[in-house]
Amino acid sequence: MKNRACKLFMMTGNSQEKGSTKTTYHIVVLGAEGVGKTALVVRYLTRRFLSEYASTEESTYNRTVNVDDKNVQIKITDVIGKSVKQPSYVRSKIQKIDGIVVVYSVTDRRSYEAALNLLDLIRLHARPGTSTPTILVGNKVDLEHIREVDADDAEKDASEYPDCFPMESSAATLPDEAAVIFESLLKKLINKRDSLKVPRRKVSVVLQGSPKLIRTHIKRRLSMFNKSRNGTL
Ligand SMILES: Nc1nc2c(ncn2[C@@H]2O[C@H](COP(=O)(O)OP(=O)(O)OP(=O)(O)O)[C@@H](O)[C@H]2O)c(=O)[nH]1
Repeated sequence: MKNRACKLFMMTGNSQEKGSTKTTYHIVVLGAEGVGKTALVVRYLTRRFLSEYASTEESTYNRTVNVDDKNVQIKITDVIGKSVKQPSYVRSKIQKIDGIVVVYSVTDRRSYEAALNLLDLIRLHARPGTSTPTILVGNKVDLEHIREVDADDAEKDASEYPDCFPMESSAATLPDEAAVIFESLLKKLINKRDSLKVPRRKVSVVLQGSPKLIRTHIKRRLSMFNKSRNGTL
């Protein structure tokens, strides 16, 4: 299990805070092995950077976070890099998900290609006419001297995918970047959910009672309607 102590700390966090909404935003973090997925999630949730993680299985963290002065429930699933090589596994992870973070290391071209493959899979499995907001994150920018992936290339490639936005970060040296990434995504998810809220139509008459009573009621209304129509002819 990825850093068991850290996981326990995060899972017992402040998920019961007062004033939180009931809506939960579920985010999944995907990417090749060793790109810094856990480091980014841990940085966001605890502001700490732990240089070593023992990773053998995925972890899910439930927390309440504050975005734009609103408390929102989030659930972050940190998937281990080995598993993302299996398309069926990835497909199962991206179903019923609100947002996705796809991470690669700017020092590792292969991890970038793996990230683009993941974006292909996400696009392929999206329901027709829908897309899941996704952030493509180039991590480890502190290792600029061994960079293999250009920020411009990532920006251009990300624009080929629906609802996909590129960002760069260093979980190691830029403590605020992880928060910027997750909060940008959460803002998109909140806006998306708000825009989908359709006001309920008012039902003007509610018929109650036995079927016989309802039939009588409808007949009476119909005869009243016919009378008023005939009266106007
Ligand atoms: N220099 C540097 N190292 C980083 C950064 N982020 C993570 N690391 C290191 O990269 C290694 C892998 O980090 P993880 O967070 O375990 O990577 P992961 O993507 O979760 O890996 P898997 O669980 O194997 O999929 C660790 O040694 C981290 O300390 C970063 O921004 N800069």
